Amino acid sequence: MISAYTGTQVRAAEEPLLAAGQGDVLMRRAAHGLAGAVVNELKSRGSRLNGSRVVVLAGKGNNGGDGLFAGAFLAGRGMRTTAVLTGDAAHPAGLAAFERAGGRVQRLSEEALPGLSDEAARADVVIDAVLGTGAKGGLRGSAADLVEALAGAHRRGLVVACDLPSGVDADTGEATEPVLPADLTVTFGGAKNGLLADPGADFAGRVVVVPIGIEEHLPEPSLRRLEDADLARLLPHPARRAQKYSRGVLGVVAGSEDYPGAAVLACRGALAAGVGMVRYLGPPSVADLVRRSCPEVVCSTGTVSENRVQAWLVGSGMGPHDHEQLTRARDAIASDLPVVADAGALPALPAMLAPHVVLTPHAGELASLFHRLGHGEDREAVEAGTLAAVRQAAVRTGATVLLKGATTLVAAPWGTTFSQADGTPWLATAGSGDVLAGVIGALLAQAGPDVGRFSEVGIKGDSRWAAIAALGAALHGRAGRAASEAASGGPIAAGGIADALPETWGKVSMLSNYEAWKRNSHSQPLR
Ligand SMILES: NC(=O)C1=CN([C@@H]2O[C@H](COP(=O)(O)OP(=O)(O)OC[C@H]3O[C@@H](n4cnc5c(N)ncnc54)[C@H](O)[C@@H]3O)[C@@H](O)[C@H]2O)[C@@H](O)CC1
Ligand SMILES: Nc1ncnc2c1ncn2[C@@H]1O[C@H](COP(=O)(O)OP(=O)(O)O)[C@@H](O)[C@H]1O
Ligand SMILES: [K+]
Repeated sequence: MISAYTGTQVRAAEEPLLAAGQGDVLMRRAAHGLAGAVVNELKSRGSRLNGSRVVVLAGKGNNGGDGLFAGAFLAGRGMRTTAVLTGDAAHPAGLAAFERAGGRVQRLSEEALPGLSDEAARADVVIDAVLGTGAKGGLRGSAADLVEALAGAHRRGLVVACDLPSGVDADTGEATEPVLPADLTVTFGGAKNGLLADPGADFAGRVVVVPIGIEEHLPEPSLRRLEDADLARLLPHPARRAQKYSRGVLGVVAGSEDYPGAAVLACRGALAAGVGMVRYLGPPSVADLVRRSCPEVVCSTGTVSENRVQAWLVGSGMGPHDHEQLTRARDAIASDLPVVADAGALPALPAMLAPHVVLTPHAGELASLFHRLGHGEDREAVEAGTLAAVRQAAVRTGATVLLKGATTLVAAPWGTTFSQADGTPWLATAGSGDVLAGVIGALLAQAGPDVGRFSEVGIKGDSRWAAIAALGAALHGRAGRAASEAASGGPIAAGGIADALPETWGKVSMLSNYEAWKRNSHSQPLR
């Protein structure tokens, strides 16, 4: 699990060490980690260190101090280092260490700007150490002009952000441009929220966390990301004496005369994600298509209450005039069973929901939801602050809310939030969201009363609904990536995501099978 924190949480964790006079030690650890990450990255790219050119953009605070100390370490490795001081001052000890190591110091001014931006554009490495967790707003003045010129420059070497890209808000992921997009962000003590939420994540590149000794003082994370080992623990496994009903039945209320394919794709997503059975409810013509495309699905008639299931999927491919389907969707939401409510069901929600209802809007659908709640946010506002938006939606609806995108965020009403970025931009294809709804529906149907596997990874109580949705997003993203890789990195169609899902699941669960094998390895094989 990757844990992320707000800037305030990290600064509070630093406090006891700062009070004990350990500030310099923390900064040296951070700078050492930053320099080491630069060296490793250059080596992995086959670039030589000796004689290569490094430009450190150093602000006047501690973030600039980290950059200057890192520059000193790199100068010690034979790299030609220049520090561009962007403010009217610089971290005194950092600057002294940098100069002692033989670094060259330039002050940024309007006159010097063209020459310095040219130099930075031609450097092998640029370290962005202008603003860190102490920033208020974005870059200003000539620092902003320099970064703007550099961001648009033709040739740039490796860009490494110190703690976070300057201009990205550590707490929210909001970005005040210009921001220099980094290839690598080296962040200290713990990841920052802003690196794991769009648009901040767009600028962060690969994120490396450097421990600096404050970790034991960190509180509960503000944001979490499930990794391989967590996914392996959270995936359900059928018991030896399982039968289809005990494994979970998902009821699917999706599709319409206009969008019959959505029903098929939702069912395919569910069938690929381990459910015992899928029951489909919808118009006869759509049911016919579902039967022909997925003979495994049982098509039923009647009302929601007449069909026994463990979870419902409602809304994919439904419009505002599909009255019969919308009635079923509302009944499912009122049923007390776990529900994933997608697309066409979102405009038909009751005012107050519960966390076992998982809403799956994209940014446009979330903006419409806010409008209906009397909150005038448009799509751009949601996209500019995805973390705040998803959390607010969860608070206002009482539901678990999954906001789709390049980074998918899932929030519970009390603030527990997951961020998954397992996919590929090829997932942005029609029907991809229907498959995701199917996958999450299948996982909800298999959830059962067992909360043990969730508490094993530190997820308590009703936060498991958010974890299940995050698990679904992770599987969907990875399956999409696997499907594209199988096509040598080429495009995928939505059905291909469902086709790739069982193998993705198998690879993830191999980890936990191995653990189980280790536990049972004392038993004798039968002869
Ligand atoms: N507290 C510590 O001892 C440690 C801090 N660390 C580093 O210190 C950073 C935080 O340092 P600071 O609190 O000094 O803050 P920053 O270095 O993020 O920047 C704050 C400085 O820039 C000015 N400033 C704020 N917003 C600005 C803007 N929009 N435009 C121009 N100037 C602006 C402030 O007046 C202040 O002088 C972290 O991100 C991390 O890199 C690490 O070295 C680890 C230890
Ligand atoms: N740029 C991207 N990178 C990775 N995943 C993406 C990107 N854009 C969209 N996705 C994912 O693709 C899916 C698209 O869902 P959605 O917008 O509902 O599509 P549709 O309505 O056409 O089915 C979501 O799971 C989303 O997270
Ligand atoms: K920075």
